[in-house]
Amino acid sequence: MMEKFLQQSMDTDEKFYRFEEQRLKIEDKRREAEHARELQMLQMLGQMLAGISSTVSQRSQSIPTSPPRRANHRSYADNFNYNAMTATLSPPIVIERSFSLHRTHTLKDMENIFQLVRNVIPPLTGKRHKGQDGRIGIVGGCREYTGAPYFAAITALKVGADLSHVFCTKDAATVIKSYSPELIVHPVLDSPNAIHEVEKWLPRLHSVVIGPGLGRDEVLLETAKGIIEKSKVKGIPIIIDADGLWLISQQPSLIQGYQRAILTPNYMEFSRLYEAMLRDPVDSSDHHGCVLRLSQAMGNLTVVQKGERDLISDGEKVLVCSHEGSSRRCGGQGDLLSGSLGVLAHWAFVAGAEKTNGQNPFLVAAFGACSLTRQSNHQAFQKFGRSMTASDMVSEVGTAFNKLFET
Ligand SMILES: NC(=O)C1=CN([C@@H]2O[C@H](COP(=O)(O)OP(=O)(O)OC[C@H]3O[C@@H](n4cnc5c(N)ncnc54)[C@H](O)[C@@H]3O)[C@@H](O)[C@H]2O)[C@@H](O)CC1
Ligand SMILES: Nc1ncnc2c1ncn2[C@@H]1O[C@H](COP(=O)(O)OP(=O)(O)OP(=O)(O)O)[C@@H](O)[C@H]1O
Repeated sequence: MMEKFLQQSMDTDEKFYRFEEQRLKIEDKRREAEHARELQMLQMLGQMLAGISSTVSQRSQSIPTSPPRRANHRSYADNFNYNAMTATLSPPIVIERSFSLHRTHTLKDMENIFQLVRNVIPPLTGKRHKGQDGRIGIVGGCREYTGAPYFAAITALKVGADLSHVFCTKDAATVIKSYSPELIVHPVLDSPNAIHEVEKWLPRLHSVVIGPGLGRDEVLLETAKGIIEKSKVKGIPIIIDADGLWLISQQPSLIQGYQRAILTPNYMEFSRLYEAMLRDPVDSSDHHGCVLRLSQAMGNLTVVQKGERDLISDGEKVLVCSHEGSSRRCGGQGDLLSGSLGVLAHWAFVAGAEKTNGQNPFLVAAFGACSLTRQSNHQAFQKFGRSMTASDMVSEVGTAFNKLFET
């Protein structure tokens, strides 16, 4: 009797999620069409203004021209082929953009790439309903680490996602909930059917961030592996950070060639991955070459090497973000980066190459997230100096975002 009841309730759930999935797809299509209409109107308005104002026309000349491309350059609008293994180890052409607020000669470049980030940010209008501007999933949080998934998830909300889900272990869930009533917390990662428990939410998510505070327990890593596989099948953008990168350095084929993935290694994580893939130590005299080679070896997915300067590569180009941060390196800063990237990657992916002037949308998203993290760090450091912590940075995300992208 009980079994029958449970089966019926599972069937009802299943039906509900199928229906929800269809509804969300229709909703997303409608939103894309609306977005395209808005863009068209903006372009028409821009053309009209350009016709009547010489100042505007001079400005429009500073919109970035498409950079030279390799012969095998892919169009990011229509050619994200995650099954394609595109790794080629031939010497690449490096197109570098280096941005620092302190060097006047780079101000134009910086403005150009910031403009591309602004282009992918959905405008705030009264017509949207909850969920349309981003439903982000964070997979991580265990007995030892509850702060990391919190920082990532709350940052996603502060950047502008509507809903932020955390999938963590039972131990971690109550703690994370107590930090913030805004987060939706699922205590499922250590349940016997954990992969299925997360999988049923995937149709509702626009992107997933795997790794903050996940830990290195074999069972949890195996669950993370299953979630990555299910997310790939659904074509969801995946950001892999922290212990998620530990997993990838053990099993690179898990994500290799999936070009909707972004890896965000810090210094140690980068060295581990590089050695696992290239069978060589990192060449400290050639950071650009290393990040390019790692991306290529991974099948041209986006790699963000965090550090004094963040190097962002898709195996064809390297963007450099040296936006001013601070000298304070408190734990949790990387979690702000991965959470904000979860949102920006989704926005950029939906906006497509049309809005990024032909650039890989994930490069643009990564540049946006790096700048935002560094700006939040800068602002928090101005206020708190050495006592600054990741929570202080979270409080700065809103004003940092406005300063960079909405002025
Ligand atoms: N409040 C929290 O809950 C936080 C949790 N975090 C989580 O903590 C977990 C572990 O991440 P970590 O980046 O700390 O990882 P590690 O434990 O690998 O590294 C910790 C630090 O130890 C040093 N280190 C690591 N390996 C070393 C080696 N072989 N030789 C010399 N030094 C070495 C490095 O300075 C590194 O930053 C992740 O799940 C991460 O998300 C962090 O995000 C920080 C904040
Ligand atoms: N030396 C530095 N100078 C300026 N900014 C830095 C420096 N090192 C890292 N950052 C910035 O700090 C952010 C987080 O990088 P970090 O290397 O601290 O990540 P992480 O170790 O993964 O963080 P977490 O503590 O969350 O695990 C990135 O946005 C990066 O730009």
